[in-house]
Amino acid sequence: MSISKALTIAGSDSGGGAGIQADLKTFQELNVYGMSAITAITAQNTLGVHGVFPLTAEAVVQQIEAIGSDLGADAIKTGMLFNSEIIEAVSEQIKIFNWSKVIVDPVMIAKGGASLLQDEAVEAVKNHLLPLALIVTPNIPEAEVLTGMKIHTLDDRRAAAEILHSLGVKNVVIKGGHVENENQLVDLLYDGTEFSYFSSERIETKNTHGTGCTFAAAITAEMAKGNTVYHSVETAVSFIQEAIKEDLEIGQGHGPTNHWAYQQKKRQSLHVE
Ligand SMILES: Nc1ncnc2c1ncn2[C@@H]1O[C@H](COP(=O)(O)OP(=O)(O)OP(=O)(O)O)[C@@H](O)[C@H]1O
Ligand SMILES: Cc1ncc(CO)c(N)n1
Repeated sequence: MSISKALTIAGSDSGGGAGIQADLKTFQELNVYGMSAITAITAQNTLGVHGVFPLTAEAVVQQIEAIGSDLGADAIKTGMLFNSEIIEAVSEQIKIFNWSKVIVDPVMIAKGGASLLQDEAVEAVKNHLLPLALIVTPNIPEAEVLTGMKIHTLDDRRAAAEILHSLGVKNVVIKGGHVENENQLVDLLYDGTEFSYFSSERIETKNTHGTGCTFAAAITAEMAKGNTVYHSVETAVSFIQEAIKEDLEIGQGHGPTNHWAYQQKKRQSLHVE
């Protein structure tokens, strides 16, 4: 049996809904063997981020080396990288191991407002990481920071995607979760030539902790299995929609999504047929 493997390089969310924990749960649900290199430990729950403890770049490098020199990885996802030392070290490792399926989720700010990326590190993301990336998945505020432009309309989003593509990343997905007052949310994919649009009904819920991590992890898992970028984004949209629809009412604040909902629905539809 051939086993597809994915590595997440990201922060730990003690609450289990975002970060490394969301990534590993998503890889598992999509039948991909998950591995992790932790960049920072957060003390976090559904109410917010209560503490951030970054690891040294050396600790991050050793974890990646341990994986790269033995298990190998078919696709890599980066999430919270926190500072420019870690970003530069991770970029160097991606080059050393010649990893090409690199999915960059440019995590900057948690939903409660806590900073997960130092301001000075934005340039390092643009200069070191994006040129190595196959796919970048910013939400609208992250795309604004990376491009320096304000995004209000779909035209603005297309323009931002073109700017991001010019930084060297081959495919740009600008997520629509942050668009207000609209019933349809649109995630946009730009491959340097064509724009594709993935539209979903907005689900009314406060339990959206970790949606971005889960979405990018699902793309990574599908890429690890050898699927196309388009197919991987399409599956990730379905995965996150089910996970938000069947949200988990746990914790007192913004609860996590349901990482097993997508497979559960698939199993149920098989039983019905
Ligand atoms: N209320 C919602 N209803 C339906 N889909 C949603 C909703 N909120 C987010 N999504 C979808 O979830 C995915 C993640 O989008 P979003 O813009 O929320 O990411 P994010 O802000 O990076 O998340 P986070 O930083 O909290 O992890 C996208 O596919 C988006 O369309
Ligand atoms: C560790 C971590 N990574 C990413 C996010 C963004 O959702 C978060 N809240 N926590």
